[in-house]
Amino acid sequence: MARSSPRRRTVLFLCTLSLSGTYLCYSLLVCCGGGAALGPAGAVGGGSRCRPAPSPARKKLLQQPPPACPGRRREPPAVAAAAAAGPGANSSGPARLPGAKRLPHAIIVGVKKGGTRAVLEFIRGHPAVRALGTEPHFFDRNYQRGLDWYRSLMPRTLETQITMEKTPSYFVTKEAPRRIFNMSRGMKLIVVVRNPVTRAISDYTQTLSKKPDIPTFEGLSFRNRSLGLVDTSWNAIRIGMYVVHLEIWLQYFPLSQIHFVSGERLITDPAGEMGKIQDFLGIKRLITDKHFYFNKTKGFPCLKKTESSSLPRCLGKSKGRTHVQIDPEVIEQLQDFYRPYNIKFYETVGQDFRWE
Ligand SMILES: Nc1ncnc2c1ncn2[C@@H]1O[C@H](COP(=O)(O)OS(=O)(=O)O)[C@@H](OP(=O)(O)O)[C@H]1O
Repeated sequence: MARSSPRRRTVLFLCTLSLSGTYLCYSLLVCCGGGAALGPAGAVGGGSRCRPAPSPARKKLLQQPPPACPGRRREPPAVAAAAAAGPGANSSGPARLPGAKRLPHAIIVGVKKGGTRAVLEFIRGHPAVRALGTEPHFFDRNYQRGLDWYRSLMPRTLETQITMEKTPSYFVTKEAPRRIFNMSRGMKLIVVVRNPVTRAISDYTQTLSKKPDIPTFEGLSFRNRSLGLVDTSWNAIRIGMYVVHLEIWLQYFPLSQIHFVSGERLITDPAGEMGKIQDFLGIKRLITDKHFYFNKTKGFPCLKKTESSSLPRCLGKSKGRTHVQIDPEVIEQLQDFYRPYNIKFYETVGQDFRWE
């Protein structure tokens, strides 16, 4: 065999080197190429995308199973594009502001007049939680605006913080469970429930305060009162048929991802209910009985201080108002109407709310 010259050997060596380099780059690209589509470690919301393993600190805070990539129904282009874009966090904007806007990790989805504002105001006092103060109504009225719009409304959060919002009408919006699932199947859902009769009266009291000319509560509640025929098409009645709405949510989310708060106990024992909510969110129990005092004038528990101020604060005038007087017989008829729904609801969620 002829011996190769030193010049040939050098050329051969350089060729081998360049081939190895190309292969190394290619391997790195194949291995990490998906990274661009992944959210930042710890971003739970932000579309039904596969997530990288959260950092240990984040894991401790959220204790949430990482969502797998679910099969999706078709979404409006804006929603689909934002979900495909991946990152739950949007750190565009002034570079110096800390944190990023992220899609929610937990949502208070209902129920109207259940005590949703109280839960939101109490939980946002926790350092690991940041919440949107207004109701975005994204999954019912504003869905066409897309996920980028929704995210842009959110407060900035650090990676270790939970983003929350509340919109009580989601609970009775048929499309909401599917839409939320499509955004994040790992979403934590909170539902504040209250005796459906008291809830209906509270709802009616609110409507009456805005439209004093509406018919009476009795008139709206029944199709035929003497026959005991309740008008289930009236929203104030329909919302309280909790189990009917819950069944749709359960087609998408397991019960372990839904936490039910007793609207009644939220008033008599706010720290107890908040303790359970913090456990559900996987955050330390920092909101305790030290945070509340009972305000005799208001007749409700209030906060000793808030997220933004060290002064005591009660909820506004529209929360905890005096209800319209209703004939006790009407109340009894409605209790009878709701009984089977309530029982089925207790059985489904495995909790007795004692509304009888
Ligand atoms: N701490 C405290 N302070 C004031 N109000 C409290 C509180 N905790 C629970 N609640 C009850 O919350 C009821 C209003 O419920 P929501 O906040 O869900 O109403 S809304 O759907 O957002 O309009 C409201 O209903 P009404 O009593 O009928 O006004 C209250 O009973």
